[in-house]
Amino acid sequence: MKPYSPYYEFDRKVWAGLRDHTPLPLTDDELQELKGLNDQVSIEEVEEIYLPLTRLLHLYVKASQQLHQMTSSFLHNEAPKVPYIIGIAGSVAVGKSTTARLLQTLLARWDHHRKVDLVTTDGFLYPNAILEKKGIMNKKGFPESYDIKKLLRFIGDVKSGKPEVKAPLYSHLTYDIVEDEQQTIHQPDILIVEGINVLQVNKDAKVFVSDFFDFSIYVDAEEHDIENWYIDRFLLLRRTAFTNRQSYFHPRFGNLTEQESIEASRQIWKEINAKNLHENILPTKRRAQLILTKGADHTIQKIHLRKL
Ligand SMILES: Nc1ncnc2c1ncn2[C@@H]1O[C@H](COP(=O)(O)OP(=O)(O)O)[C@@H](O)[C@H]1O
Ligand SMILES: CC(C)(COP(=O)(O)O)[C@@H](O)C(=O)NCCC(=O)O
Repeated sequence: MKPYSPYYEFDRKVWAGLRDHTPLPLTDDELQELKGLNDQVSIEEVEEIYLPLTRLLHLYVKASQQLHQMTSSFLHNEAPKVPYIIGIAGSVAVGKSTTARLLQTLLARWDHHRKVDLVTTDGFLYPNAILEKKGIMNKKGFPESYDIKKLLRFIGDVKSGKPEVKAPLYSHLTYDIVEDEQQTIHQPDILIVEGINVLQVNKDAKVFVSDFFDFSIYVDAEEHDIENWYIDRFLLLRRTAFTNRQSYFHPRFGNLTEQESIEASRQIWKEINAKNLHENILPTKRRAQLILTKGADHTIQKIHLRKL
């Protein structure tokens, strides 16, 4: 007999079968928009994995909105607008941003929740000047590199229905916080919060980011695949963003050969991101309500959905 698991497990084929219940077909324009998010994501992936997933999330959001209405009618209050918050966690370079943007676009197609905003926790990293002062520039992405109080304040304000809440922004080009720009959130129906740290807990804190989540997803893959994706992304940036003089990496890696770049990125992966994965990210996996496990070609091969 199989040991008890708190998750329902689906392979790709069984999960894809659930798309029969997805009523909304994709229009050509929508397909083009989705392609624009990441031209390597295939239409099969959208139809077989993401459409059933957005259908499930739609049901959860609707149920949560109904629950809020019932509470309001019990209290004889007008129902306040409370955003449904979805957290997306996983390693650096596992594909969180791609998954988050796909979900944002697809979830916004339903009438019950047209307004879907996306925030990444990169914006809550301390600026490089502070990381340098603290001597933790080589710990970017580790729990101590984030202004967690600021992140908790932000997410608490959004959840309590504040009409306008601002989030700081991070630039992968300058490798630093953008000082003079912010993202403004105006009472969305759904807020997606994506970042390596969103399911982390701290024994000294009373409140965690995930306390504000209505649903959480962990994007998972074999470590050597993630390392390869990190190196591929680094090589792509070397051909594109690193050629820009504003890029943090331009003076450091702009003149490296392809082989030297592979070695440099492998080193960063090993010394920073893989270490962070083992110490701080992987331990949060089983806190997620849904785990998406990708194969070497980025396609999702296994889906685990929490029973409770
Ligand atoms: N579903 C996908 N299909 C193909 N490539 C993908 C997919 N998801 C991510 N990638 C690629 O993998 C790399 C890491 O993805 P990204 O979304 O930037 O990860 P993260 O936000 O977790 O750091 C990028 O080069 C991205 O283009
Ligand atoms: C800013 C990040 C922690 C965020 O991770 P991501 O959103 O790319 O998954 C990461 O991209 C990073 O900068 N890590 C530090 C080591 C490095 O330069 O890769």
